[in-house]
Amino acid sequence: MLRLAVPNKGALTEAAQTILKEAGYRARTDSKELVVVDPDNSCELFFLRPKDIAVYVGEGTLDAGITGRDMLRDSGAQVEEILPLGFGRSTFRFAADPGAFSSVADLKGRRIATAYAGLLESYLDEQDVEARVIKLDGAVETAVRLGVADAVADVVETGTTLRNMGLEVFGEPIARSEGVLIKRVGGVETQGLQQLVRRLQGVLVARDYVMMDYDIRAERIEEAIALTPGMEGPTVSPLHREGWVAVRAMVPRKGHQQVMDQLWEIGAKAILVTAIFACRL
Ligand SMILES: Nc1ncnc2c1ncn2[C@@H]1O[C@H](COP(=O)(O)OP(=O)(O)OP(=O)(O)O)[C@@H](O)[C@H]1O
Ligand SMILES: O=P(O)(O)OC[C@H]1O[C@H](OP(=O)(O)OP(=O)(O)O)[C@H](O)[C@@H]1O
Ligand SMILES: [Mg+2]
Repeated sequence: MLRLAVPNKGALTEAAQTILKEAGYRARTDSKELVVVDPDNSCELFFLRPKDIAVYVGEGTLDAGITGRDMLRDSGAQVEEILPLGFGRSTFRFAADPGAFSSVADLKGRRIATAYAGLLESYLDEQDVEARVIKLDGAVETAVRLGVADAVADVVETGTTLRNMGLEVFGEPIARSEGVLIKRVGGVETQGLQQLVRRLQGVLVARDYVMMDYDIRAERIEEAIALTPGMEGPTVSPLHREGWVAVRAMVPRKGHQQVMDQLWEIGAKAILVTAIFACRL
């Protein structure tokens, strides 16, 4: 039985549940449910706070989990990333009143508020900057206005929260994060976990690619294949109309309209694009 930790609150929750559902696992029907048993997939889903997930997985209590890369680094738990999941992207940055500081070196001896003390302290160590870390739980951006800190180190996605508090980022990003699948360092990859990874990879590919079909004159096939090389190579089948072939290939979703334009330029006809619902490569 695969025991998997899933965020029960916060920015990763919806996307984590969606990707698991698309990968064929049972979704929870009530946000108050903390454990869901999925007998069809020999899996138990534990809904936990995103910050605690690395701890449970690191202790070996659960086989794998979905959390943010920043949270796993903050935890210091013995966990490693197996698969980046492409959602919940954010950066972790310093911010303060405009013009107050320009780099991490300026923070020597200052107070920095954060909800990610582990991540911040290891960065300050790396940069050889001694500062006082003020540990807060959330809404960290308010700490400067209330005089509790001189700067903050916090998650930034759109920057709206910072702007609303009149703060500006400075210095290099401390970390770049996204949702990731994690397991314990040295933990065994059971069959259940390998299956989960393959299924999630399939969902990610299905999201990033489309299926493209078109007809083209046989003498232009090499040019067409250069535009749509597919995975192992496109499927090319004869058409009833002599001198023409039908081509089918997976194409990156991003830029597929440009590929259609280029195919049209070399004489392709009946160019069809369809979404991929699921795949296993
Ligand atoms: N606005 C956002 N957009 C994208 N990702 C975000 C955003 N805020 C947080 N994250 C990411 O989501 C993960 C979980 O953070 P989140 O803020 O949801 O957890 P939390 O602070 O423990 O929960 P809560 O905010 O509900 O108390 C982190 O990896 C973080 O980088
Ligand atoms: O750059 P933005 O798009 O504004 O997003 C970043 C904000 O989102 C998160 O807050 P959350 O809603 O999780 O509240 P919290 O600070 O209480 O954790 C994060 O801690 C930032 O405050
Ligand atoms: Mg938060």
